[in-house]
Amino acid sequence: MTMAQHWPAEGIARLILEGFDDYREHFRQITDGARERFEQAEWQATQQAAAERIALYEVKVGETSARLRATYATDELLDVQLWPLVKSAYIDLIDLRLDDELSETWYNSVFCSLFSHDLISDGCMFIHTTRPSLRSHERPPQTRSYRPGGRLGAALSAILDDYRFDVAYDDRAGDLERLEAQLRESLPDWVCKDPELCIELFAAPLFRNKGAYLVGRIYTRDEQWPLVMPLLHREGRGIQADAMITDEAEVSIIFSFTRSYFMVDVAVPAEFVGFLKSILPGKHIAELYTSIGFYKHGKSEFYRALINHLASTDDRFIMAPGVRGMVMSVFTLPGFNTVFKIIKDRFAHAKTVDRNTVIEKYRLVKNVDRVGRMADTQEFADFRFPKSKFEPECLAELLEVAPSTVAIEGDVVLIRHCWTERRMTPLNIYLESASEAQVHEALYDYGLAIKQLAAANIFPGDMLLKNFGVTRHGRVVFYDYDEISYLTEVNFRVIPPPRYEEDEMSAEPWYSVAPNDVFPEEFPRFLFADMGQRRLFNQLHGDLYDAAYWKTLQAAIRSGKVIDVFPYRRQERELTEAIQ
Ligand SMILES: Nc1ncnc2c1ncn2[C@@H]1O[C@H](COP(=O)(O)OP(=O)(O)OP(=O)(O)O)[C@@H](O)[C@H]1O
Repeated sequence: MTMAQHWPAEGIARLILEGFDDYREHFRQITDGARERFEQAEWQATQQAAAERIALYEVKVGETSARLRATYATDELLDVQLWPLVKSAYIDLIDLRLDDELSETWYNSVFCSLFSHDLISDGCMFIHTTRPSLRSHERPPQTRSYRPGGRLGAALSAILDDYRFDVAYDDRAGDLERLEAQLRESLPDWVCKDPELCIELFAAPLFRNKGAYLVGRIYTRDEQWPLVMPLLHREGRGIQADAMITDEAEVSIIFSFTRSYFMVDVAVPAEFVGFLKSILPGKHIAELYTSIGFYKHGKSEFYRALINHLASTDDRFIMAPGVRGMVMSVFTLPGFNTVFKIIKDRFAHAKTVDRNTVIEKYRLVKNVDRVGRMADTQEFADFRFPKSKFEPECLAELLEVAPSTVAIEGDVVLIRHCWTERRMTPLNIYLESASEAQVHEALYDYGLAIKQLAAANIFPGDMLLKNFGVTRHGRVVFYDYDEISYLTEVNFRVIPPPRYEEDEMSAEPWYSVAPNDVFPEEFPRFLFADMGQRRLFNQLHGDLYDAAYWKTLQAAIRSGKVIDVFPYRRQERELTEAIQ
């Protein structure tokens, strides 16, 4: 008997890949349904599909591991010596695939679900990829090109003809006029007239919430601009081509880590990500994979970038600047745009949540529409970093507040569980050194964030300034999830009038307060110590102090309305898709 026959490496590799095919097939089915959901305006189903597609990965990894366990004897399957052979058999199987890089991540997930994370090594799995780097040049990407030759209107008209849906455009002529005007306003005149000007759009639209987005670029011989054209389905009216977005920052915000993942039919993910990267060079490919639903692969790419950063720089972990959390301990690398969040062993007295609830709330945020106002997180188990990569004070603090999560193993620090999240400037710190105009803008956006979260049925619970961050694009985003709840679970109340004069003097409330009760009238005092900021916020968003404001939103949500928050500036109805 030869070694190859004796060892079941090839069979295991095949089973892992069959599991991947099954996952990909289901992923495709959910994704392909996006067009019809958009055309039928099935917004509840759209939200369910998004959550289902996120959950799909773990479900299918679980099924694949179960199948492996059922097929092979445990001592055979869990013989770590075997796995380098499994890996090489797997490489042979994936070489010709169009999604080979994703299949490596899949293999890693299955490996980690079978083994404890202690056995992670490049010999047994794909810590480093064996794939060539992005191969966008190998085949022409699946795009459509338009050459206006000075006639922008005609090119836009051809675009709307090519991207058609079961539902007609509501006001095609009006849309074309507006889009052309927007384009002429945002691009220099000579560009609009350039006979070589080309508009290139990815052939499939990207669907998310109530929108379909055409994504591509506009370029001349020397210059290029990203281009996003959001198409909205206005129920009862039809499709509206809403805008031409060519500003790189605005396009970047559309692909933000604070949004749900797009549904888009891509045959070759690396190619599509390569195309996006050419439009948005500032975005890391980890984020781009994540933005189209391949968040596990995004995690792999993130991890590779992280170990590469640690290996090639002297950067060391420090505690994140700002007020220390009562529940979470947060650390960061100054040169790497990410925070690492771990759950403390003991919470401050003011907190009533427990560890499992915290985990549940973070997972909830991953599954809901984050409406551009909550940061996405990636959950990691068993990170290992060299001890020398920690500033001693940082390591001492982590060991003190979370000894069950952080442990020293010789020269290595083991982090048993953590979330990573984009680093922002905590809003309280931002305001300390902001100009008057910046304070105005940040407080306006802070109130807008609270309103948009509420419209998406999220109540942050703890709305203090320190729980929000400011992104590099100046957007205010919420990041402290341990007290969030669905808006519809909160009981908004008006403070009852005092019965006697003594009531008013009393330090204790004269009325009973249930755990879910919230009194919006109290917000100004809670949120702002600075009187100037308190007054300003009152002018900008005073309606948030009124229980009736919140109850109206609750009623709309309870009646089944799904509210979309636009990821870009609009001329009409800036805030949210109105509650129709
Ligand atoms: N994404 C981030 N970017 C920058 N700093 C962050 C980020 N997330 C958290 N921090 C910093 O870490 C601190 C604690 O984080 P977080 O608010 O998530 O913890 P917490 O324990 O839930 O807080 P709280 O005590 O308000 O409940 C924040 O106040 C902020 O200073």
